[in-house]
Amino acid sequence: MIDTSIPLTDLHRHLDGNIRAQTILDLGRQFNLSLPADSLEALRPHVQVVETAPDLVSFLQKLDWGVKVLASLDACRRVAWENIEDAARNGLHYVELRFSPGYMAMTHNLPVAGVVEAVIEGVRQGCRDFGVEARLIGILSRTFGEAACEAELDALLTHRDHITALDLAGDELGFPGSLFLNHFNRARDAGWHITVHAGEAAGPESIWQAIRELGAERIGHGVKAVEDPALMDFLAEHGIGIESCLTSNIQTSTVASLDKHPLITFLNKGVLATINTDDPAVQGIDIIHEYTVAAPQAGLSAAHIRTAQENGLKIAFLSEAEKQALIAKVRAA
Ligand SMILES: O=c1[nH]cnc2c1ncn2[C@@H]1O[C@H](CO)[C@@H](O)[C@H]1O
Ligand SMILES: [Zn+2]
Repeated sequence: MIDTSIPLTDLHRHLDGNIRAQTILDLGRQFNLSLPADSLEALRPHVQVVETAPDLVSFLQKLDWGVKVLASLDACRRVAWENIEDAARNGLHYVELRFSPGYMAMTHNLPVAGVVEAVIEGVRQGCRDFGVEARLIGILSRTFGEAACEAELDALLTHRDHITALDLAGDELGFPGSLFLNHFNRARDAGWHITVHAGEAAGPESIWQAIRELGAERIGHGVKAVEDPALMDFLAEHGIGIESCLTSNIQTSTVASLDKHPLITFLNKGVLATINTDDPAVQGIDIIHEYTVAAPQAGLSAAHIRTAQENGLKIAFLSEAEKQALIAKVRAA
């Protein structure tokens, strides 16, 4: 169900939600940290979702062990590099990796701008080693409040030329987008693209807010848009992309089951919706699973899936010339 003759993209993947269990174990040993288990099998349930979480915030706790072992900038560089290796192994031609440097720096008090630099370096080296094309999206972790997000933004802006876009993630219900107007004004002034996690835990008003007040050109998840016909029309008319993450939405209890997922409705209404992973290591899935198992279970036909794959390149944060170059590269391979 994946067309290998056109670019395969993943536009919504948290680098810090995709830290391998084996790497958590390795780094725990390297830094002599106490982990909840010392074998891969015993550690897995602590770092991977084994059953549906009751809500988003409970799901997000599963990411914590991954960042707790980031005790040095080298460790950050390593997980960034491994993210590109994972992308290459999955046959991805292009990946947008998002990360929250404040969240990654938090446990061991790492310099936040240093984390940004380490991630940039790890990704750059990975792209050289594996021939994958990648861009970086900075995340403000709303869960830690406005001031922490400001420090996070400052660190990201230190390396503004290596960052493509800004995102807002974390606890959507507890920390609405309206708290972050200044942050996103600064991001747009820096010339960054904007994508926002919205309409995942909160309703369609959160998506309207992200578009109108934060300047979102794309929406992460956007599940609740289906509740608002005017919003659906607006998304289609203005080419606002939707980054769907099927398995993630089940695991966070955002959607009850795949056959109720709105992705098919987005595609039928002409919304530029895409198939992405979110936090693959935490979810125990990869992009191949999302295309070949989850998407058919969500009712998508082969034609829907192909449209979603094409939409990935359409809404990618790349210039027209970069998109054409990627198409040519895949065709020639
Ligand atoms: O599915 C999600 N919805 C909302 N926020 C998320 C999701 N997955 C990860 N994060 C958040 O992104 C940052 C790390 O990149 C963290 O703030 C984490 O809680
Ligand atoms: Zn996400």
